Amino acid sequence: MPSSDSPHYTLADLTQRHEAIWQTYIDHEFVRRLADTSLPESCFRHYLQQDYRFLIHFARAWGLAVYKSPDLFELRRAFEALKAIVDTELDLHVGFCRQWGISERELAELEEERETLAYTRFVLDCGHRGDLLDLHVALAPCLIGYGEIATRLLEQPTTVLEHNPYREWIEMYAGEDFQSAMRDEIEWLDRALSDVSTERFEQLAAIFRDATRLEIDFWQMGLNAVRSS
Ligand SMILES: Cc1ncc(C[n+]2csc(CCO)c2C)c(N)n1
Repeated sequence: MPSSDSPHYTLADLTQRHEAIWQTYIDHEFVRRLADTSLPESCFRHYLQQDYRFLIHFARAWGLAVYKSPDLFELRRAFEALKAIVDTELDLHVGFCRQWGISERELAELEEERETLAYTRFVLDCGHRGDLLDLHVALAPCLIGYGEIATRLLEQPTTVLEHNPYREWIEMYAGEDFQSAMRDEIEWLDRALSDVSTERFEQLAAIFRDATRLEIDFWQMGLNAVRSS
């Protein structure tokens, strides 16, 4: 635990500050059922559809990070993240959805669920009201959580990989491209958090907690869709 004189916070302090909520997100029933293959496919399909909308707003959030960047180093970093989503990740997602029988037209026309709306607009609001660090902290549960979830799923013996329809999804987030992006982000956050005051840390921890709660709601939205698609 950081001392009050020179706290020198890190990302680990953020996850530990709201440990129970973090664990609920990382070990959500949706995740456990992806791993043991008992997740109904309709739930995953609904999740993928809403995740398309999520990724579009996520790209907008990196666009906002471009705008909020105070120097060329940060500007380049945010711009590269925006480019990666727009040029690569959204295409990959559309291709992945196609494999699951969801057409691009369907994706373009689908109605946004309240959980998607709440989460994505919350992130954008944090960025609008605050500075680049507020925005990165709002994005952190998404970036850091999925990396942690996927590596845990691959490590734990209860995960079924053979004939698991969700295997490609697990392996994508456990893969080197994604994991190295996650490590970069942890490094960025550790550096930025190292000199914040205790009061500022508490503000950031509240953002992190709320974004994590909205990730939990996003999983739950997928689970609730058991009969809807
Ligand atoms: C609800 C939801 N939360 C997190 C992710 C994971 N994710 C989406 S974009 C991105 C970073 C890549 O630049 C990551 C980790 C997701 N797909 N859906």
